[in-house]
Amino acid sequence: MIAELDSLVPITFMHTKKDQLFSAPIDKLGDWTFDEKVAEVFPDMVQRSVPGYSNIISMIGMLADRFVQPNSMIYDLGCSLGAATLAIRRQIKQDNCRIIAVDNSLPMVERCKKHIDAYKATTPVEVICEDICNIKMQNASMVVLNFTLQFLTPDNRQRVLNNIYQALIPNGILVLSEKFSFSDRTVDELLFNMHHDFKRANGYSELEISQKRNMLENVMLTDTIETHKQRLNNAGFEHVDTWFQCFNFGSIIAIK
Ligand SMILES: C[S@@+](CC[C@H](N)C(=O)[O-])C[C@H]1O[C@@H](n2cnc3c(N)ncnc32)[C@H](O)[C@@H]1O
Ligand SMILES: O=C(O)C(=O)C[C@]1(C(=O)O)C=C[C@@H](O)C=C1
Repeated sequence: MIAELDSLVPITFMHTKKDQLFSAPIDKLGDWTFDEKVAEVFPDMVQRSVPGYSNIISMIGMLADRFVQPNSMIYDLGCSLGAATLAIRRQIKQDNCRIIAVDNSLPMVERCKKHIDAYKATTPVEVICEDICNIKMQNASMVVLNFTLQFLTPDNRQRVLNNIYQALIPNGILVLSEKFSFSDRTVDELLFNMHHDFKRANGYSELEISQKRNMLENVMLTDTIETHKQRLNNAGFEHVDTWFQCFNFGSIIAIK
């Protein structure tokens, strides 16, 4: 089943370098940024760090097959190297659609453009280097926030969700994937620790895990599933639920 789904998506990025960014001790750990070094190893990093990542990407393609409407726009917000965009574009059978992929990291955007150009398809893709808080969206049948909202300030999170709701057409869908926290402390600790087990099993050392965690601490603030659902309801969405979860990572759909 999973192998079949994986074959739906071209995650075979051109240069997949192993993530060893944090394998040696770093003197001054700054805040996390999606810089050149991260962009270079991102396919390996995200695959070994996010439980269920490739399944979520494949299934975003399946959701595109169901939800993308003719003559509409698709937005991939925080697109990184374009994995979700590629999965969506492969599945679109509708005429006159356009995908807008947005990221505010120039190293990501430059690589993303190369990945998009490496595959032939009819649906045009525009890759834009911009903060997702500043972009104007309209006539959207599908919007993807695949592990992006967690990097925004809480105020901006609600603002972006409001904009997305306004931009969606009837029966349009938002896919919101995030790292979650849990209000039950026992569950929160268990799923947090199991995520670290997952990273260890994927070859990360204790040093790599702890240095990356310190760098992410101030810039990636996680919310509970309840908080996400409340924000989506506040934005106007009535049909909201979790469709995927593995440990403390998961994905929510919100339909207009
Ligand atoms: C974890 S990655 C997303 C992974 C990607 N969506 C995928 O499916 O492979 C988060 C991305 O969001 C981008 N990002 C973070 N904050 C942003 C913002 N305010 N505007 C645009 N992009 C942002 C980062 O540059 C990074 O590439
Ligand atoms: O918590 C972690 O260790 C993570 O790596 C999470 C996470 C994410 O969820 O976006 C953070 C940064 C990287 O881009 C990949 C994954």
